[in-house]
Amino acid sequence: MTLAPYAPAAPLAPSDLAGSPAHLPAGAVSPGMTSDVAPTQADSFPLALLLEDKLVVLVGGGAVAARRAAAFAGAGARLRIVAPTLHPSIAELLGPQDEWVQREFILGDLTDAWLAHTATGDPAVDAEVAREAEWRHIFCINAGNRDAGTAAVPARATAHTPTGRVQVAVDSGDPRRSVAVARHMQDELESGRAPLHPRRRR
Ligand SMILES: C[C@@]1(CC(=O)O)c2cc3[nH]c(cc4nc(cc5[nH]c(cc(n2)[C@H]1CCC(=O)O)[C@@](C)(CC(=O)O)[C@@H]5CCC(=O)O)C(CC(=O)O)=C4CCC(=O)O)c(CCC(=O)O)c3CC(=O)O
Ligand SMILES: NC(=O)C1=CN([C@@H]2O[C@H](COP(=O)(O)OP(=O)(O)OC[C@H]3O[C@@H](n4cnc5c(N)ncnc54)[C@H](O)[C@@H]3O)[C@@H](O)[C@H]2O)C=CC1
Repeated sequence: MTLAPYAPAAPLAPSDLAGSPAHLPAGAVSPGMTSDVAPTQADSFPLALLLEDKLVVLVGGGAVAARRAAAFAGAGARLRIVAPTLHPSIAELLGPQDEWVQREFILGDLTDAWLAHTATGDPAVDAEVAREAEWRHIFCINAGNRDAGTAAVPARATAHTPTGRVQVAVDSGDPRRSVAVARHMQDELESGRAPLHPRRRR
């Protein structure tokens, strides 16, 4: 775990977000971004991310970030946590590849990230994180406000089998409803009725 404050490789001033990311060739991205993150009223698209060794930056180190950090680490991601304070369970989770940047978020902290997650409890800070992510064309989960981000963490049901995990993800836009449906799917996976045996010949 790196405790020293992270010095962003490419610190950003707010005005920088008007242009294209400096680390990408000109023309590789659409110019600029809007000042507001567009609400995502349209249906979401479920996707299974293969996060092995990919850097996920989590802004905020509280209870919600702790749950997510464990899930991302479980999927093999590298973690950078940007937060003045850290939930004890996150501290336990961090390995040599991971970083804790012990201060408030500044623009540039998403450098090298494949995915951003913000859970600070401060809508203005969460919006800044979402804005940098949008500028970088990476997805941002906003735990405080789904519609001010570009991705959401589904509720999950998991079957552990001798030939690997089988996962069901539930997304509805209503976290408690998603949790209820995922619990139902978990019961179903554990009922013995689900066709969990492998089918693909390798
Ligand atoms: C948008 C999203 C953001 C994101 O992706 O980060 C989001 C947002 C919000 N959650 C809120 C509340 C709670 N969320 C949970 C639990 C879970 N929330 C999860 C996902 C998501 N939550 C994403 C949408 C997924 C979708 O829409 O389907 C789960 C499924 C997955 C996970 O966290 O890994 C996980 C299940 C873990 C499990 O399986 O057990 C609980 C229960 C608990 O914490 O125990 C409470 C009550 C807490 C309490 O009562 O205080 C509120 C406050 C408003 C409100 O109370 O309604 C917001 C803000 C808002 O709605 O905008
Ligand atoms: N997605 C979900 O399942 C749920 C989401 N929420 C939402 O998630 C958010 C966070 O909730 P908790 O973890 O319980 O909050 P918390 O208050 O426990 O943690 C907040 C964390 O953010 C850090 N922080 C505050 N300002 C910061 C800044 N400027 N830069 C970087 N870090 C900063 C704090 O040091 C702390 O580590 C809230 O918006 C809450 O409404 C709440 C319940 C469930």
